[in-house]
Amino acid sequence: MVDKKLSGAGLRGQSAGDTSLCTVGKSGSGLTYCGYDVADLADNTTFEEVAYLLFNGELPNSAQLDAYKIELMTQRDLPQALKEVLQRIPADAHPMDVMRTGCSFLGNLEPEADFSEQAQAANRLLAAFPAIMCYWYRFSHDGLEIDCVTNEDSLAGHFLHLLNGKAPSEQHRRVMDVSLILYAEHEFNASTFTARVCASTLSDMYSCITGAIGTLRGPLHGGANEAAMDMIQTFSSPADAKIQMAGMLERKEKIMGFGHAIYRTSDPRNVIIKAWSEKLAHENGDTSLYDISVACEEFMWDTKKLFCNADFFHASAYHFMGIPTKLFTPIFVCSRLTGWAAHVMEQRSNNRIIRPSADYTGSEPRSVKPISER
Ligand SMILES: CC(=O)SCCNC(=O)CCNC(=O)[C@H](O)C(C)(C)COP(=O)(O)OP(=O)(O)OC[C@H]1O[C@@H](n2cnc3c(N)ncnc32)[C@H](O)[C@@H]1OP(=O)(O)O
Ligand SMILES: O=C([O-])CC(=O)C(=O)O
Repeated sequence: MVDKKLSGAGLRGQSAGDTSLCTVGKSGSGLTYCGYDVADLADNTTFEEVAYLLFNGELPNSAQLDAYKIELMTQRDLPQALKEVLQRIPADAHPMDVMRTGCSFLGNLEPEADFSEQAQAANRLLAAFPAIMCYWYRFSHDGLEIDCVTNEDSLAGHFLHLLNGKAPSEQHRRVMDVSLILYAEHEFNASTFTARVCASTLSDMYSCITGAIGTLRGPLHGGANEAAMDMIQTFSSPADAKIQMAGMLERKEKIMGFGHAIYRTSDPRNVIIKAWSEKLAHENGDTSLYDISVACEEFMWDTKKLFCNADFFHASAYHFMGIPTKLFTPIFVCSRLTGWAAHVMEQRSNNRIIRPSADYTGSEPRSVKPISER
């Protein structure tokens, strides 16, 4: 058995290109979008403003924001052919597979004919993703063919309204909006890098986003929020959480929602979503799951100096809003689409095909023996 070679593995610490969209682990809280600190954006903007920022490089003024919101609102409905495809996907499918198929199928119906349509394609996906997720979910789980259009003027409100069939509370709208802001962009993470590699071949927007969804699905990346939820639900109390986590570490299991490839001591998104999780727990009148989550955080820091990443307190926050666990990562898709699409556009604006080299570790040159001698 060869020892695992970590140094340099996973391209860690190597620059793979330029971006003007985001910094991770640099100054301020450590995360900025187009120069704005993520905490500032979470406090003072809405997700639609952040989407506009990522696509245009500047925050919108009121007239620009109003026009952008109307543009998105008018593109929310799904074509009948896509609804029929979604109806055929079984209830036990993983919703990330539904998102991947929904994105890819929409690309068949409304292809990006050339790059002049890139913003249109990105906005169409942004507007349609909540309906792709909720139309399938409500049809496969409740037997309902929901109306994919609501009068909610934000994507956050629209998603919650589609999911529950009624207008959400202001508090839930705001928490979802903040969550979408926090998840929107994160430099050259694995799914964004996938999108950029695909873009670098001059492929279309739908292919880039479909590939990115597949990459986000894994539990080491976006899938960690639902994996974290599955884990904390098995803990009966803060003390039990500590005992069970000790066992997991002993068995060398990965604890989902902890650690990060770039951040070393904290993830700036955690403090923000953690505060909302606490507020929601109090609003619901039951803080037990929040208390367990805090115990996990303390234990991991005390024993391994590992900290919560963006995904950990998203689990309890989404749970407190009544969102089914398996929809957690698809919500991440609805948000990160903005970062992915912005990176596709940036890659296209100064493109060279992404094609790194490998260090060869295989056999010395040899000749093929006739099959009878092998
Ligand atoms: C939105 C996001 O995508 S944030 C990331 C979401 N992913 C998760 O929460 C999954 C759990 N976390 C992890 O698996 C990792 O921390 C990653 C994938 C995020 C980063 O991986 P790396 O860059 O290799 O981490 P790093 O170099 O800091 O860690 C090295 C060692 O620390 C330990 N470690 C890191 N994270 C964890 C964890 N969550 N649980 C247990 N041990 C861990 C491991 O021993 C790891 O070495 P090994 O995998 O070779 O055994
Ligand atoms: O940057 C990463 O590697 C993962 C991450 O936190 C994100 O994509 O939001």
